[in-house]
Amino acid sequence: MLRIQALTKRFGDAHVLRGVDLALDPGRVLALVGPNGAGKTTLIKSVLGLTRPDAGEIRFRGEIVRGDAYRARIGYMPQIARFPENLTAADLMAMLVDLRDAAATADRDVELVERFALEPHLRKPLRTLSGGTRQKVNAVLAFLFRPDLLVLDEPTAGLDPISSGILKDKVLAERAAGRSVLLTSHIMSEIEELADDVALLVDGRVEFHGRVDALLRASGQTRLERAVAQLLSAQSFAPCEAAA
Ligand SMILES: Nc1ncnc2c1ncn2[C@@H]1O[C@H](COP(=O)(O)OP(=O)(O)OP(=O)(O)O)[C@@H](O)[C@H]1O
Repeated sequence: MLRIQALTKRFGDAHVLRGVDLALDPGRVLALVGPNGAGKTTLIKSVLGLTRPDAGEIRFRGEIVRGDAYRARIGYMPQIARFPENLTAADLMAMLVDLRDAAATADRDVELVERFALEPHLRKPLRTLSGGTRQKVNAVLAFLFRPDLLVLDEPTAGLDPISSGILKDKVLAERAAGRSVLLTSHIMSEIEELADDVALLVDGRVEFHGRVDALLRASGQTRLERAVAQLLSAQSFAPCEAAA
């Protein structure tokens, strides 16, 4: 579904991505973890075409990404949703539908509107909604067109425990339906629940990429939080493993 090779990105003197290789297959969830500033959001934005890498290759469904068309097959939930404040969620959904061709939008997934009980909020200006409710709107938009790939940047941040559970159930349902999910999170228990594979990004380099259970085994730990902390504090990292 997604293949990233030798991806490099600098912002001025800062070398933010230093030759990143990653792969994500259909029906799998890959969690991108790493310290603040490691380059996770920059990597995600590169996949989405929102940041232009300096070198390297990103392939989506076998094709090198170029132009905008491929993004119609990707659902994105950004870390912080910036909405046109005077619009309502209903306006925003209608605009997104208008921007797409009719065939692609006929089969919409609005399950989360019901699960999150968002109906009463759909016609209020987005600026009047609470942070968590805006985050739920954000989630609805990401899943709306049944994308092949979901890119979720800290998706449960700001959600209450019940809503967070609803979103996690949705991610698992999409995985079961054969979709791929690339997510970032600093909550290791959440990654244990959701992810098949984990990629540890440190200072723009992938220091581990493999199955969550392989990382636990290699570290001798039972919890991912401990395993990642152990890797981060080690002088030398374990060699990268191919995802299964
Ligand atoms: N547009 C930009 N211009 C200059 N520097 C940037 C830009 N975007 C990101 N950076 C820098 O790139 C580095 C990586 O940032 P990025 O947001 O990708 O990290 P992250 O791993 O997502 O961090 P966090 O866990 O805190 O969200 C940081 O040092 C950041 O300051």
